[in-house]
Amino acid sequence: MYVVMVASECAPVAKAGGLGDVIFGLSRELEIRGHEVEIVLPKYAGMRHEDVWGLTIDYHDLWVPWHGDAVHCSVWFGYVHGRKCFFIEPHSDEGFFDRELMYGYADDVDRFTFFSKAAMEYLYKVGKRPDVIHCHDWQTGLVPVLLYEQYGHVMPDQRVCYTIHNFRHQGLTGPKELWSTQLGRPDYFLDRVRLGDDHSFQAVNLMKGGVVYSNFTTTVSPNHADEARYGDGGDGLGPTLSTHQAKFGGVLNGVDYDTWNPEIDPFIPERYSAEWIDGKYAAKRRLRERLWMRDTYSPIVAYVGRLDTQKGVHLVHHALFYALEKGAQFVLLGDGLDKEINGHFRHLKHYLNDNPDCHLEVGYSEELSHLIYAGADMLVVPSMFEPCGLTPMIAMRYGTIPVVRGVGGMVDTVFDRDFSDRPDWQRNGYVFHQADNAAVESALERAFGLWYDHPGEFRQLMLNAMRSDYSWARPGQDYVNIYDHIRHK
Ligand SMILES: Nc1ncnc2c1ncn2[C@@H]1O[C@H](COP(=O)(O)OP(=O)(O)O[C@H]2O[C@H](CO)[C@@H](O)[C@H](O)[C@H]2O)[C@@H](O)[C@H]1O
Repeated sequence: MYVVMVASECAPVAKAGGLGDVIFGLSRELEIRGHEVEIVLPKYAGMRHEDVWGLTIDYHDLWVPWHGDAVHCSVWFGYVHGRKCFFIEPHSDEGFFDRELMYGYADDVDRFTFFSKAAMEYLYKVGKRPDVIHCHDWQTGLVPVLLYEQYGHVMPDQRVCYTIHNFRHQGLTGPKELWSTQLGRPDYFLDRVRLGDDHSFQAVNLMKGGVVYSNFTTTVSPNHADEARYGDGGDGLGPTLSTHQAKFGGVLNGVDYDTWNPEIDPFIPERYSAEWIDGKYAAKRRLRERLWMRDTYSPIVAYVGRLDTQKGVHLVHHALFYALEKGAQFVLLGDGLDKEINGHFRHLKHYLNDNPDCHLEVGYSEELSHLIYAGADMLVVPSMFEPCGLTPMIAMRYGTIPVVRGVGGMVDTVFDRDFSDRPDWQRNGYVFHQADNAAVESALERAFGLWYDHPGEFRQLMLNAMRSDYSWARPGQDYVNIYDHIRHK
């Protein structure tokens, strides 16, 4: 099968969070299974050029229709750790991708609407006719709309799988984007059976367009699929998902064990595995050295992730002080687009600067994240909602015990040591349910208790976590089944 991924991220060349991991990991898995995969991305000025091999211009003169005119683009090709990636570079006055960050600009909707249009125009012009186009999140929700409304006559056999990684951001905009992409016809598209938002009058909802027009829509865990359809996890899209229930489902993400694996990880001091775990203690020592923390007999609790209300940052804050109060150490690596939240953690960093038991790194570092996953004892993930939650899955591979709130995909992956109904060998972490300080404390207290008083049992829990299998093998097969299903309909 020939699959083209159209996405705003791909790890590690252009990664802001978990979406990037999924694009890379799923593409790799599909290739291992013998399918041909190409990835179409924006050419961000700030992308990590050192992760692209052989970057050259593949197509010089792509003219993308835009606002009754056309924008000149170049399309670059390069390998990202073996994956075939095409980068679209528009030469327009707006400098859509010629900026420091990937997201966070007032014209984000314009930028990614343009990208969706450019990706379709590129496929059309160069004659690429994939069996399946797989697009992701609001940024590329317009891709199936454009395919069926504009390119259908030249690409009649192409099918679209659309994956939602985060319902919180749906790409709400005015009818302007209908004109810029030359879809026009606001009365037709603003109808609620198409792109018309159910809650904001006269608003175009790009994510809704993705759901309505795709041949199949997934979100990134079975539990979150239920939350989105039956609860408020769909942020208003629940009724649309119910209308399209026959083509909606949850597929749990995988973790790319070629990237996240203590047996081969180049960023940790000694390799280790469930059979030979001593290297984990070397990583703990290295982490303390690197972050100027003292060497003491205590567990290290970590947080790695975007700093966003989604992640329960008020509970991260509380977990930090609770851990310190209990004699544990705390490490944080995170950044985000919200100036207030970033500012709060910068302020905390300053306040705790001389404390030898904690370190806060407000920024982004792929390399440091590996050392933290390996060197910490526990990873706290107190999210308000979490469609999948890759960080606990990654942590488990490194024998770091997840302490998570039981929401979204974390219900499908983390099983409480004390209260799960799973057999003992499948229990791999701690789960709490309420979104308050007492709930976080109770879970951390149980984890600390085991670490201090029953180290042998804590070690067993680590081994259970390391042996939990969250590779791409199963989800890879699930996506192949979905692709097959929509191709033959
Ligand atoms: N400051 C930093 N420095 C270095 N690395 C950092 C970092 N901040 C985050 N990361 C990395 O980014 C990834 C984040 O994974 P998450 O599952 O938390 O995804 P996220 O919430 O971004 O995306 C959404 O998409 C993913 C994928 O579908 C879902 O798992 C998730 O629930 C949903 O919210 C991990 O690889 C983590 O190590």
